[in-house]
Amino acid sequence: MQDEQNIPYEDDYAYEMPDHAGKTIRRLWRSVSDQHGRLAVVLVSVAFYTLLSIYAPFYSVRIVDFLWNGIRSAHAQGTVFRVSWEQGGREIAVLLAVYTATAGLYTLQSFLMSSFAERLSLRLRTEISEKINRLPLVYFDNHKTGEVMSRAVNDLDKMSEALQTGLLRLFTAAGMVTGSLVVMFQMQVWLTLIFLFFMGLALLSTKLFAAKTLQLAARRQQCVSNVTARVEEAYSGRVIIKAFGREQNSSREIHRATEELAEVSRKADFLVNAINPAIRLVNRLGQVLIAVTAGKLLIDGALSVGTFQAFFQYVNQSAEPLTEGAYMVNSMQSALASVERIYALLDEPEIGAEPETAALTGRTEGRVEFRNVRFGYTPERVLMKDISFTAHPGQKIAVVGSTGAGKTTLINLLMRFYEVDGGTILLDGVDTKTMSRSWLRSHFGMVLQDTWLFEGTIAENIAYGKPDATREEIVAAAKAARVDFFVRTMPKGYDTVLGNDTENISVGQRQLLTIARVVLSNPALLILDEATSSVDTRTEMEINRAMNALMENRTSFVIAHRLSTIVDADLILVMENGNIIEQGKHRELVKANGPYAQLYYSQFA
Ligand SMILES: Nc1ncnc2c1ncn2[C@@H]1O[C@H](COP(=O)(O)OP(=O)(O)OP(=O)(O)O)[C@@H](O)[C@H]1O
Repeated sequence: MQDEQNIPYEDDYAYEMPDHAGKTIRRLWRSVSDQHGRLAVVLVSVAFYTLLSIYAPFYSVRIVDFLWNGIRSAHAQGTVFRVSWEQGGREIAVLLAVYTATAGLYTLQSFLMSSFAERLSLRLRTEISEKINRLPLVYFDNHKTGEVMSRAVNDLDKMSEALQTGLLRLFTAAGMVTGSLVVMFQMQVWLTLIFLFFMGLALLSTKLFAAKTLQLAARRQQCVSNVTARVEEAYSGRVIIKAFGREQNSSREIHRATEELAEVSRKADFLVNAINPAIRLVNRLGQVLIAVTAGKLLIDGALSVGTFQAFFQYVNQSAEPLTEGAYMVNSMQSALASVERIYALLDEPEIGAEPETAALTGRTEGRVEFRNVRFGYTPERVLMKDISFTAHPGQKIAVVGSTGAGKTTLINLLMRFYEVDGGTILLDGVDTKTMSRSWLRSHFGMVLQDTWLFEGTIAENIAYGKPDATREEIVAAAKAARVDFFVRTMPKGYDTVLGNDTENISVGQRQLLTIARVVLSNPALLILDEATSSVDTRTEMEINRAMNALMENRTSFVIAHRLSTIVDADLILVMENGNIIEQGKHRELVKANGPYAQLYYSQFA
C-alpha cells in the first residue's frame, strides 16, 4: 500500500525504532548496576516459573491417565473408584503445589520488575529535572517545551511499562514456547507440526499488522498533541482571537485537528479490534484440526487421554505468547527508542562548570564593564562585534534602539544567560566568568515587561526572592512599589491567592508587584524593562515613580522605549544590529546630532 498517508507513518516508524539498540541496552544495564541482584533473582524466578509451567502438564499426563484408567476399570467392575494418598492423591497434591509455586513465582517476578522499573524511572526523572537546570538557554531556543516534557513524561512511561510487563512477558514467552515445543514434539510429532503450521499463519498476519498498529498508535499520539496544542492556543489567545474576529478560523483549526485524530483513532481501533479476533480464528482452526487428529489417534490407541489433555495445555500456553511475540518485540523496540531519546537529552552539552567559591564577597559596589564583547546566538551569525562601555556604581544606564537591535541580548550576557564568544564582562573589576552564575545573578534584580507571578498568595509572590521575609518587610516593599493600596482592596489582602493566569490583576498591577519583589530582595544592580503601551498613563506614571525610587543608589540598566524617561540617564547606549553605535549623555548625544538625536526627534516630532 503506497498511498500518500503512508509517508507520515514512515516517519513515525523511524521515531519508534532505536538507532543503536545494543549500545543503549549496554548503557541501561550499566546504569542499573545497583539493581543487578534484583534482576538476577527475577531471571532465576523466570527460569523456575517456565520450568514448572512446562513440567506441570507433563506431570499431569500420569495423573489423568491413572484417573481415567481407574474410573474405566471401576466402571467395568461395577465398583466405586477411590483416590487414596498412595493411589493418585500424592501426585495430585504435587501438581497443586507446582501450580501454586508458579503463581507465587509469577507474583514475585512481577513485584520485583515493577519496583525495578519504578526505581529506574525515578532516577531518570530526577536526572532529567536536574539536567534541565544545567542546560544552557541555547538548548531551549532550539527545542520546543513539549519536546522536553515528552522526554520526562511519555518516554519514561513507555520505558517503565516495557520493563514492567513487556520484558517479563518476552522472557517467559521465549522460555515457555521453546520448552513447550520440545515436549510437544516428543509427545506427538504430527500434532506439533499442525500446530506450528497454524502458528506460522497467525505469526505472519501479526507481523504484517503489528508494524502498522504501532505506526498508527504513534500517529494517534501526535494527533492528540496537536489537538491539545490547538486548544491551548485558542484558550491562551482567546482575547486576541476575539479582537481580530478569528473565532471561526480558530474553531476550524481545532475541528480539523480533531477530525484527523478521529480518523487515525478509527483506523487504529479498527486494526486492534479486528486483528485479534482474526488471529484467534486462525488459532482456533488449528486447534480444531489438532483435536480431530488427536481424537482419531486416541481412538486408534496411539494417544492416551492424559497426553491428549496435556498436549492441549501446551497448545494453549504457547499459542498466545507466540502470536503476541511480534507485538512485544515492536513495543520493546519502541521503548528502546524512548530510552535513546532520554539519553540524548541527558547527553546534551551543559553550561560550563561553576567556580567553587565566589570571586567577590559581600555586597558589590555595582561597577559593570563590557570590554570588547563579541557574541552570536549561533556560530554562523555574529550579532555583537565589539561592545565596550562602563557603568559606574549607582549610575543609570539606558539602552535604546529599534526592535531587534540587541538590547535584551546585552542583558542576557550581563546575567550570563548566554556566554560571550570574546572579550570580558567585569563586575567590580572581576571577570564575571570567574563567578558562579547564581552568585552573579543574586546581585541583580529584574523587572521585565513579561511579568511572572506564580500560583500562591500575593505575599508569597512578593517574597519570592527572600522567602524568609517578615510580613512587615513585605508590606514595606509593597508600599515602596506603590502597590500596597491596591493589595488592600483585594478580598484577602496580602493573603489573596493569585490564580495561574492571574486574570483578576491588570498588567500594570502585575508589574508593580514584581517591582515590590525586587525592592524586597534589595539587589545592588537592577535591570528594568520599561512598561510600554499595555498600561494606561496613570499606571505608567505609578510604575515610573516606583522604578525611579528603586533605582536610587543602584546601578541600573533600563531598556527604554520612551526617550522622555531617560533624559536624566548617566549613560545612554544606542544600539543597532547588535552593536553600540553611539554612547553618552542625553545632551551630548542630541548635540552630536547622530542616530540618537534622530530617534529622539522622531518621538517628539
Ligand atoms: N534566543 C535567540 N536565538 C537566536 N537569535 C536570537 C535570540 N534572541 C534574539 N535573537 C536575535 O538577536 C537579535 C537581537 O535581539 P534582541 O532580543 O536582543 O533585540 P531587542 O533590541 O531586545 O529587541 P526588542 O526591543 O524587540 O525586544 C535579533 O535579530 C533577534 O532575532
